[in-house]
Amino acid sequence: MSVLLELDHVCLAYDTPRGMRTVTPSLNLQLERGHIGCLLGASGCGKSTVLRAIAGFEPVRQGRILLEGKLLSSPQQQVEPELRHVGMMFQDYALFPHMNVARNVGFGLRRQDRAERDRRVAEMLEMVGLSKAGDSYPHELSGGQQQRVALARALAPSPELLLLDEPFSNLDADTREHLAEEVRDILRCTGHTAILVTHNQAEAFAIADRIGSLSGGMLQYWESPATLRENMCKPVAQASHGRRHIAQTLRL
Ligand SMILES: Nc1ncnc2c1ncn2[C@@H]1O[C@H](COP(=O)(O)OP(=O)(O)OP(=O)(O)O)[C@@H](O)[C@H]1O
Repeated sequence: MSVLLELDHVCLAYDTPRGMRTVTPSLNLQLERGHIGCLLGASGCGKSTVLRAIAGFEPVRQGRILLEGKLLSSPQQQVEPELRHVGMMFQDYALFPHMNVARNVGFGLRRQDRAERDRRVAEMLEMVGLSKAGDSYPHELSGGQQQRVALARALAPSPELLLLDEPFSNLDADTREHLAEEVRDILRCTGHTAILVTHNQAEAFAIADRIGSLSGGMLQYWESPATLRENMCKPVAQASHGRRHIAQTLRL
């Protein structure tokens, strides 16, 4: 499989009144095409900042972000967010309240002709099981349905990469579990590459091809669920040196 996304020694930081606050001094990450990667980590460790940098909303102080080998971000160059072919889905759905579902889903297709846009919107609504909801408004839908609309909207322009920032955390436990599985199946079926940020370890194991934990501005590991499970079952002392951290951080 080929690498779709690469973060190469990426430094992300915020300017604050008290000086620069570094979030990641030198982050490395590679995600293969068609894979779903999950970023875990304590609140405030920088997961959303990393997603925002990939989407083009935060500058890179050092290092590079590449998509399909093409430079998206470096200190010298910053491709505009709308030109990155990167879609985003957030925990608060971020739907436009004054637009009906069909217009929300078609929002990223404004430059396409009407017939093509309508066809794509219908296809996306069918994919998320909301074929009949095109004329409804977001406030008429449940949280899970609104998040399905948000997924349809994010995927409508066929992004190369989808970024999901805690998209299920506002939902009740049952809806959350079902929708997480549904989103995984849709992404597998469409072959999309995605990064999911979550606090929920079970969700990460259910969805991901690669799971990583961000701590101290570094990715502590970036492994398949199978490898992580294997390490969790071993006594910490028996885990290979480089993988001891996995066993220690994931042991419940
Ligand atoms: N605009 C900003 N200016 C200054 N500091 C910021 C800004 N945005 C975020 N931070 C700080 O950067 C750090 C990383 O924030 P970020 O939101 O990326 O963390 P996170 O891991 O996504 O947290 P959570 O899981 O709670 O959403 C935090 O310490 C936060 O306070």
